[in-house]
Amino acid sequence: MAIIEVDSIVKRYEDHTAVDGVSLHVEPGEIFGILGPNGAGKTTTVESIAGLRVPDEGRISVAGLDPVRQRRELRRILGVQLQESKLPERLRVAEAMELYGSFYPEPADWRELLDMLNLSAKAKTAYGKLSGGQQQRLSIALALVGRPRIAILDELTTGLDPQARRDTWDLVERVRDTGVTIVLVTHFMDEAERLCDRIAVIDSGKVVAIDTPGGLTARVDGGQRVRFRPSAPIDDAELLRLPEVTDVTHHGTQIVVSGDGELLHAVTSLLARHRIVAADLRIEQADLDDAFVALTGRSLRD
Ligand SMILES: Nc1ncnc2c1ncn2[C@@H]1O[C@H](COP(=O)(O)OP(=O)(O)OP(=O)(O)O)[C@@H](O)[C@H]1O
Repeated sequence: MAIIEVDSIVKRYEDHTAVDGVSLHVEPGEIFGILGPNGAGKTTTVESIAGLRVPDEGRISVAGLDPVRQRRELRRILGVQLQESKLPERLRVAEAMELYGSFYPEPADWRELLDMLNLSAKAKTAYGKLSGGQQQRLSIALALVGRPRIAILDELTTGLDPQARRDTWDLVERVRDTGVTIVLVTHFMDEAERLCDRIAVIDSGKVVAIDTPGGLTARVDGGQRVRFRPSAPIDDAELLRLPEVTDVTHHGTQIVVSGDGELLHAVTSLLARHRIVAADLRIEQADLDDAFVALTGRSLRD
């Protein structure tokens, strides 16, 4: 049974409809991604789940609780790491952990949490003296100090360098392995692809698809590409007659064959029949950005 149920929520800011009928269900123990461009309505959606914003229409249930009417009960089971949450500059790491822990009846051992987040050496350091990555890790620690069943993480790797991003991803996976359900808001495809079990793609306040990363990329027509240099010329028309092939393009001496299904097998079998050797052969799969283009008509990178 779903642990989070969002049914047809609508949120308007004056005359602008930021969230326009979003529905999604999150299963216990999964990392559920909410992926979309800036301004798509991701933060409004997750802050509604956390009871921090009140939708104008629709219904939300989190572990059977109404986030608005039962916000106090919800706070005991939900940890939130909000976009760009800032702490007072002089507050020390250990003090922040003590303070946040004091909000909960049975807080986690914050020393263990700092250890898990690789922040033990910084326990006495003031928030303002931490690096961006350390501040992000602390915000995750604070989201977890109440031993939540569900954690909402909003844009948690924005502004981090590549190594800090990868470390944060490892950490999110470790948190999930402890049984916490995670809702991850991101506009990074690589992050969504790497971490999420399922992803809701949101654009202009609407869900355009919910699927696994593989399921989303499989929706792209011609989602596979085989790239090679043939040892002898090959007739495009013959390649295009293969049912798996949707397109053939030439780039200098290189041929790129796009298609679906058992594309590699079909192409290499044809080459073998003509005794043509494929040098520098590479296989490329559609990624989430291709899926986003297929779903919305534009790139998330723009
Ligand atoms: N409090 C508010 N008052 C007025 N407009 C708002 C408010 N909060 C958000 N919006 C607008 O609603 C839309 C959706 O915002 P939201 O923050 O939910 O999107 P988002 O997908 O999280 O984007 P981002 O990644 O930029 O935060 C945007 O156009 C935003 O400008």
